[in-house]
Amino acid sequence: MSTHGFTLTSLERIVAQRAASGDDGSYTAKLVARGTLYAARKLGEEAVELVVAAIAEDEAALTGEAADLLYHLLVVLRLRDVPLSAVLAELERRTAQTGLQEKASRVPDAG
Ligand SMILES: N=c1c2ncn([C@@H]3O[C@H](COP(=O)(O)OP(=O)(O)OP(=O)(O)O)[C@@H](O)[C@H]3O)c2ncn1[C@@H]1O[C@H](COP(=O)(O)O)[C@@H](O)[C@H]1O
Repeated sequence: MSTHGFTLTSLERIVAQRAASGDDGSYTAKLVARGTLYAARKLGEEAVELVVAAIAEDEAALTGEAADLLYHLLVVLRLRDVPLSAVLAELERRTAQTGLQEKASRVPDAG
């Protein structure tokens, strides 16, 4: 496996550039032009496809669907002006406690 230092931050940069390009040949630009509702719906579809691949125990499909999901997540974050660094900072903050401790610290749902 070779990633040559490619990270989600690298992809975030590409997504930002393509989103701003208005290029007819860019899927990212097309997605962004259709707005958050459409892009978020695509993200949901990709999540469902990932769940199907996970249940099917098909590692190749799961890898592809995970890539689709992460790409679409970055597009939605871009549309809502949430930098990946904010998500990573939140994940880093959570490393201070276990998942169950974090769950217990959440404000309970009203009603
Ligand atoms: N990582 C991705 C990536 N992953 C998935 N996809 C696209 O996401 C789409 C999802 O497929 P679907 O079948 O669900 O959707 P679709 O039927 O093609 O689209 P709709 O007509 O339903 O909207 C496909 O068109 C994929 O090509 C991606 N498109 C772009 N990237 C990255 O973004 C970069 C810039 O891409 P452009 O913006 O197209 O230049 C690329 O070089 C890649 O690095």
